[in-house]
Formats: sequence, C-alpha cells, structure tokens
Amino acid sequence: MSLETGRDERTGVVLAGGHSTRFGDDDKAVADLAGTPMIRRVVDRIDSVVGDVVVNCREGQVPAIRDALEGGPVASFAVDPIPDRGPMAGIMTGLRAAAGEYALVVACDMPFVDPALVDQLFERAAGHDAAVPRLDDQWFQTTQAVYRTAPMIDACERALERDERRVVEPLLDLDYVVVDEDDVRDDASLDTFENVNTREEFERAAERLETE
Ligand SMILES: Nc1nc2c(ncn2[C@@H]2O[C@H](COP(=O)(O)OP(=O)(O)OP(=O)(O)O)[C@@H](O)[C@H]2O)c(=O)[nH]1
Ligand SMILES: [Mg+2]
Repeated sequence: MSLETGRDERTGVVLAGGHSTRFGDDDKAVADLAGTPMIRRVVDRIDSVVGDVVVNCREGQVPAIRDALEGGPVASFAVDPIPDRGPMAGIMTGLRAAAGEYALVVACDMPFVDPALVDQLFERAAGHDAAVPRLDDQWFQTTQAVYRTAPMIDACERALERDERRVVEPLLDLDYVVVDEDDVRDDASLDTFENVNTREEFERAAERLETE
C-alpha cells in the first residue's frame, strides 16, 4: 500500500440502510452468501486498506449486522437520524462518523469489492475531494468511491436542501477525479462493481464464491 494518505486517515463507510425490496423479506446485508453474511464479506475485503470501518444503517438493523460482523474487523455504527432518505443521506450520516480525512464509500451489496482498486481510489483522491470510477465514460460508481469527508458532508447537506437525492449531485459540487475503466482494470476486474439486488443475482454470486 502506498501511504500518500496513511491508513489512519482512511475510513471505510459501508452503506446498508436500504430495504432490500428487490431481494425480498430479508435484509440482504446480513443474508448468508456462500457461508458468510454479505456485509461481512464487504468489511473483510476492505479492512486491510482502511483504518476504521463505519456501517451506516437504520436503528433496527444494528443487532443483526452486529451479529453478522462478530469476530471480524471492528466496525462502528452510524444510524440514520431520519431513515429512508436514500443512499446519499446515508453517505452523509456515515461520513459524519468517519475518523479519516478521506473515506471509501461502498454499498453492502458489493461482495466483490477489490481492495487494490480501493487503494488506487485513495491515492487518486489525495489532494482532491473525491475519486470516483466511471465506466464507459458514462456511469459514475458513486457507491464505490472515495470522498474527502468534510467537503462531501457539506455537499450532501446542500443537495438535500435542494431536495436532490442522487449521489452524483453532491459529487458534481466537488473537485473530483475520474478513474476511468482502463485505470480500474489496472487493479481490478469489473466484478468489483457488481451489486446484488435480487435472489437470482445473490444465487449467482454465491455459486461463484463457492467455486473460488
Ligand atoms: N442509509 C440509507 N442507505 C440506503 C437507502 N437506500 C438504499 N441504501 C443503501 O444504498 C445501497 C444501494 O442501494 P440499493 O441497491 O437500492 O439497495 P436497497 O435500497 O436496499 O434495495 P432495493 O430496495 O431493492 O432498492 C445499499 O447499500 C443500500 O443499503 C436509504 O434510504 N438510506
Ligand atoms: Mg434501493
């Protein structure tokens, strides 16, 4: 790991405050994915490249997520003061609890998140407000990106005041660096961005993990 920003200045914020409606009755964050709760896989994968981990969720999710993480890397909780305001409000809540000057934001449903890419994102963000992957010169991967904590919190507040919910809104207010597909591929396969929404996607991910 290059230490342009030291590990202590790097937080990992894992977003888990959604309702998993496409998944069904259970919370996908804690669903057993090939023997390990999905959120535990995400935390395990990022733990080596961050100094602390914050899980953002709703109050009622805390006990089950705590159980899912037991015995693994230490994580603190940042509970949404107002639930169901979307991922961007969750990012704001999580960043407010972050110790680092910079934070990786990653969704709990990205079990293939690649720590080598995360490392690159932190390096690329240094001296800027964010580093965000963009595939096909089109889609910003805002839920697998690094943000400078303080300016992103402010930008989220401003966006919410404007009634904007999309994560790209605060991003565009910042001095951000784009990490394009070629740069991503230097470190990771595009599986890193795969997110699991339905039971079918979950089963497919489980099959791959079981044969690894
Ligand atoms: N804090 C917070 N996080 C959210 C909210 N909605 C979604 N998220 C998180 O944002 C990430 C991406 O969201 P989705 O893939 O849509 O997950 P989801 O909303 O739980 O699932 P669906 O109900 O099927 O859309 C996931 O990690 C969710 O936990 C929200 O209202 N508040
Ligand atoms: Mg959703």
